[in-house]
Amino acid sequence: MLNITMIGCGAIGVAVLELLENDAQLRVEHVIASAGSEALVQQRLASFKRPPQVLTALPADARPDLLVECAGHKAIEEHVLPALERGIACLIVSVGALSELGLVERLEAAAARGNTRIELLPGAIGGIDALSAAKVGGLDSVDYTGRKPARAWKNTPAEEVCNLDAIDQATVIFEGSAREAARLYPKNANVAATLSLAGLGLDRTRVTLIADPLSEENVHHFEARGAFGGFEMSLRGKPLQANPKTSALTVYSVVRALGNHAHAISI
Ligand SMILES: NC(=O)C1=CN([C@@H]2O[C@H](COP(=O)(O)OP(=O)(O)OC[C@H]3O[C@@H](n4cnc5c(N)ncnc54)[C@H](O)[C@@H]3O)[C@@H](O)[C@H]2O)C=CC1
Ligand SMILES: O=C([O-])CC(=O)C(=O)O
Repeated sequence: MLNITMIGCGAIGVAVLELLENDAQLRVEHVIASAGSEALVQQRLASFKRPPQVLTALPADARPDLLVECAGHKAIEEHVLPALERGIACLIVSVGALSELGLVERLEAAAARGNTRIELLPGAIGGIDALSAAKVGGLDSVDYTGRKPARAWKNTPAEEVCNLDAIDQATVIFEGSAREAARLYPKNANVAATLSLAGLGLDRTRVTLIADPLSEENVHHFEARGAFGGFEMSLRGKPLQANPKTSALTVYSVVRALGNHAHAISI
């Protein structure tokens, strides 16, 4: 049985816990919530048979087998870096946080000191294995387009580009590098960062973000070209009801990754 600590317990976290509730090999013992939100998180977990303990920091003597981050960019600095220093292996969904200059190097150094590892989860996208293999032979270009319903861009800089309540057709709200996309859209451009880190890097991966009032799906499309040939994929993700910015596949990606640590065969 693997003992897991989960950072953040919002739309992704609760859905992951639901899927793991009867799992014999994976057990989330602790959930780390933002200070002040413990009661709310406890309330979200009230219907669970054996709810995890809700804390605001990992106790000094806790030694989980794995820590999984499902919280947001700030949680990497706050919880993942110190856990790595303590030798705890970490799985991350807020991959866009790694767009901050120097953070990749700091994570690597912390993991080296703790003699442990960091796993960046594919989350809402697929094909990361193929893209990252293609990188070995050399990539020429990677172009990514993220298209989400207009409501998914609420409370983001997209509101300065167009009136999200009034647009009646697909509207480009961002064009630029993956680094800039991840900085401006921390809750909507983690996929852009993941594709970049697997492929051509944050500065050379071209990103287009679209608010589409006619779509009910989070559509992630990318095209890669290089020595290997060419490859394109389109993933039409269903958004989570609890958070329209987030695709359901992200939840399944977390459960798959945790399962791969517990099962004899990983796939
Ligand atoms: N890689 C991918 O494909 C995707 C990654 N994400 C990432 O996952 C994050 C979480 O997504 P959702 O669960 O949908 O968001 P959410 O907003 O529903 O839940 C996040 C929860 O984490 C808590 N939280 C925030 N900062 C925290 C901190 N420093 N320490 C402890 N708890 C903290 C919040 O209070 C909230 O309860 C997003 O912010 C995004 O960075 C989301 C979707 C796809
Ligand atoms: O869940 C999604 O569709 C993707 C997402 O929010 C992100 O890339 O940050």
